[in-house]
Amino acid sequence: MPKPATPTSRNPPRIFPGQDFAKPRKPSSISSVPVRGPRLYRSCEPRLEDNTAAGVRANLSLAQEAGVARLTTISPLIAGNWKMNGLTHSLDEMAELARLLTTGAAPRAIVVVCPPATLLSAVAAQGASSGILAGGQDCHPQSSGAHTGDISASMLADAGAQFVIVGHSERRQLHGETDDVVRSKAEAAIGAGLKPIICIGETEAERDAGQAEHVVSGQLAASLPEAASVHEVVVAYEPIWAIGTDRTPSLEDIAAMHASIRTCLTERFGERGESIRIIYGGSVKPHNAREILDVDNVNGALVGGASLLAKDFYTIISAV
Ligand SMILES: O=C(CO)COP(=O)(O)O
Repeated sequence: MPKPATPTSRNPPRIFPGQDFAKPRKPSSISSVPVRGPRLYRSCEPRLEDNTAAGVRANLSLAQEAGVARLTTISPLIAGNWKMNGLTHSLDEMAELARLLTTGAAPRAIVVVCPPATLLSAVAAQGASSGILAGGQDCHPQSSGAHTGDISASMLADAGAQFVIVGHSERRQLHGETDDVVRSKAEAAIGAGLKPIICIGETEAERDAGQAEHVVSGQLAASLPEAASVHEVVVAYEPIWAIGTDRTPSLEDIAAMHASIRTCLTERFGERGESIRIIYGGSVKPHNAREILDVDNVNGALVGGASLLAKDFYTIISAV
């Protein structure tokens, strides 16, 4: 990565307004979903880590002196992408996840499960009592019509979805989806009242060639609809070579990429760009979730394989 790595959240100073955290947590929320421990921060500025009331006051006044007009909070989002996995009996895992989430410590993250379309209604219904939200894995740009085998955003919404993944690398690579197609899908999702999770990420060859940030910022610019300036969208950075491989970028590389994406978002959308979630995907597992979720500008995770087992997914959710 040509750009120097930004500090990870283990180092940087932060503002924590009076919360009693066991470990530093990522800042929290653009949505109304309640999470514990909202924190105030300005994404591109150093943060001050001081839980005491005096520390918070001092930090707030520092922030005001620095001319911070509005302090942004982002609630983390952990989404499970089941891909083409899941039969009726997989709902047992949903039930177990719901049990863990309702009997264990309250999750700090918004939790989304994106099952195959065949299970969407059931997942949405099961999730209703435990706060798990449902999402689709893809949608067609059109709302209806002669598109055999496709599914529209309004159908997903009708089945209970609140989110939909668009532009996953498996769709881009195996179904030839271009940035233009992905943007149309994101627009269709927003039109149907869904929140699109827009995926971007480089190949290993692009990273080796030092092109990762260039490729990703190009995908971001072309895949994100203008409507992102007023509607809620999520950006998922998923390096293709990290998907399903048990390999992840270094924390420094994740921090650098997420900082670069944040810069692109604020350059395009101004202040609004500071509150758009940027989540990381690619071999997020119980053993590495905490360190990844602690990286600056990582506002959650898009989890594939490890979301299929309730206990693994719950461990990842609990790492926020
Ligand atoms: O593609 C992914 C999520 O969309 C990541 O998959 P894995 O977590 O299995 O690497």
